[in-house]
Amino acid sequence: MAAIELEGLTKDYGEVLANDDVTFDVERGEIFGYLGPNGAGKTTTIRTLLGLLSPTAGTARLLGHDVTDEEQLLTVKRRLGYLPDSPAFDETATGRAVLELHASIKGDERSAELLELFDPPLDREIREYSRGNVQKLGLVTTFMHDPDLVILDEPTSGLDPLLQQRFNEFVRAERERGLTVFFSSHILSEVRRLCDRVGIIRNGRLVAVEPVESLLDRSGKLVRLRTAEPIPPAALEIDGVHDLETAAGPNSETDDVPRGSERAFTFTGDVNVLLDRLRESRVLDLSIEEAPLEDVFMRFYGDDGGDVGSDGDDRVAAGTDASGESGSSGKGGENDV
Ligand SMILES: Nc1ncnc2c1ncn2[C@@H]1O[C@H](COP(=O)(O)OP(=O)(O)OP(=O)(O)O)[C@@H](O)[C@H]1O
Repeated sequence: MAAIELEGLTKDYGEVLANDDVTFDVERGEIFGYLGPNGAGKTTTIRTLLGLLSPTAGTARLLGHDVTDEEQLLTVKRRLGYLPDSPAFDETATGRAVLELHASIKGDERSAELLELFDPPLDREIREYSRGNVQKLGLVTTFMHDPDLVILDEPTSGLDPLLQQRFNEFVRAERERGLTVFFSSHILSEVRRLCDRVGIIRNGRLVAVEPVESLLDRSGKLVRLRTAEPIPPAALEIDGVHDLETAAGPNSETDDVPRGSERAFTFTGDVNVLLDRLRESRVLDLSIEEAPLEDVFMRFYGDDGGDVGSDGDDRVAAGTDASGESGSSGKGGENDV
């Protein structure tokens, strides 16, 4: 049995179909990233999984329990950790009081260890907390009862780079212990570092579910090439060369006759074929890197819509929301204990 099972999940707000027939499973022990731009429907899926929203149609199961059944939901919540996108703790309570409340409801197996890692100021009242401190406290409350499954909505928003890294290391170590992690994110570098698989949601519809590696493989490599002499155009007329760009190289001596040249392109073909073709040129520099995940993302959301058959009206600046702040989408902060 998978840790999370979604079957035909649909949430219709009237004006907006926030989730439209969303179906996928998250296997036990995997880290699954749920990606999409603001308003794509990520939080709607998450809130449905938590039993905070009832679906218009479809089913959602956590660790085999139907989340629309109150009793089953209560049972599974003991094994679940949840970090909302805006944790809303009691403003007048201190961090310590918040932890005590969580401990009394869900238990406390490991707050001491988590406090060493994330270190929120426990003696301060929540109203004095910065966004980052709220997030740190949220991480402690999410993991302190040692859950089997965690659902995290934009977990690193507000954390500084050092803490983001600490969080990534922590989650990887938890996976080794068998934890299942489902998290939504805009931060593509984080997704790339952490996830086994990703689901991509666009306009409420799931457009891809696949391993991060295959997503990157499909998107090809970014090749940069510098040669002593301009490469004859025919040399790069091979399968898999896309978006070929030319620039005069640093060897250019005159405006009209560049002696060398630089070329950059995306390559989805066989690298050996490419290297064969380059044998006739004097190559000064060659780099072959993975395409940025941002480019991959743009294939789903960009002008051409890539393999999702875009209707082209909802472009996003993928990956630009490095602040991790999610936009407003009509949902208040909630904190589930
Ligand atoms: N309570 C609500 N009533 C009506 N529409 C809503 C409600 N909550 C969300 N929506 C709409 O549903 C769509 C999906 O919103 P959702 O919050 O699930 O997206 P998201 O991917 O989580 O976005 P973000 O990254 O900004 O948090 C959006 O168009 C949003 O405006």
